[in-house]
Amino acid sequence: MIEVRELSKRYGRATAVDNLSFTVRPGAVTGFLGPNGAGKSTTMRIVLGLDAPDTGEALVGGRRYATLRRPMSEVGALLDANAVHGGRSAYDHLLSLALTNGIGPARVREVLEQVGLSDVARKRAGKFSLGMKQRLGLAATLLGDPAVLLLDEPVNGLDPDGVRWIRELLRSLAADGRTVLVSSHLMSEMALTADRLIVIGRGRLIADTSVRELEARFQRGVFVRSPRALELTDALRNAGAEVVKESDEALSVHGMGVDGIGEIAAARSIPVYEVMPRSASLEEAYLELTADSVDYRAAR
Ligand SMILES: Nc1ncnc2c1ncn2[C@@H]1O[C@H](COP(=O)(O)OP(=O)(O)OP(=O)(O)O)[C@@H](O)[C@H]1O
Repeated sequence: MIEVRELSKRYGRATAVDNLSFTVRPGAVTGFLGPNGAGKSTTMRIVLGLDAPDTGEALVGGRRYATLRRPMSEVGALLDANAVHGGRSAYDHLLSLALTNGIGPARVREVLEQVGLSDVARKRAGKFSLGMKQRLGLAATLLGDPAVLLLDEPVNGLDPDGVRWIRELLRSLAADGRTVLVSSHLMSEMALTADRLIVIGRGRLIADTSVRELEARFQRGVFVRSPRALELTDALRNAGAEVVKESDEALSVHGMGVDGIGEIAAARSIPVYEVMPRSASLEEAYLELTADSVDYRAAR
């Protein structure tokens, strides 16, 4: 579990994180979203004890990072995939990390296998593509078999196969009961990977929600098609729904879900050909949520 409580951080006159509170629970992938400069990296650095907050605190498993006895076995973090010693082989890079944390070489081979780098383990990491460096960074993250994982933009630089692989890896790590926090500025990616979403803008919390709740919140009514649309309109209105006629057969219904519409139609034996909830895509929902928090926007 990760707990962020009333966290604030300024750099000079810029407020990076502004009284931010949220909890990331185990057993789910939680997407950490926000436009550029929203404060995601700063928050992650504070959770990892790499930066000190001005006020508030961040706890991992109920404790501050600095007080964890075996940090690598409790938290795995991938902040910058390029942070490897280019002259070392992938194996040596991981081995040096492992040995300084009381982890043996067998585990190094295991994580290399897990991220698909076994065949290039003896190659210099400096020669790796960004995608391979991301895999190596993930291997380092997994070395201590930690219960909490924090990953900053892990799909950057990965090809579609790599993106799918990382998505499945994160989901399986969460299914094992781990706490997984993944930052991204791509809602489309998070919609496929995450169960929960924490959205921030200008350092403040905008939404702390499940993907499903967000979809429901941005629902745009229900599309209904029936050959007896007029009759159905009366029945739905009598039951309190708002109904807009779209064509002779098609209606847009607001204030009532698909179940209610189905029951009313069935009770009157009105045939219905289509009943479809219309929601904004999560991408649209995200843009709407963060519209006031974007610093730089292209003219339209
Ligand atoms: N070390 C620093 N010194 C000065 N300002 C900083 C520093 N780190 C972050 N900032 C500022 O704090 C704000 C939040 O930055 P942060 O990198 O945390 O955002 P982010 O959500 O991770 O953005 P991105 O998606 O662009 O990586 C920005 O305005 C940034 O310029």
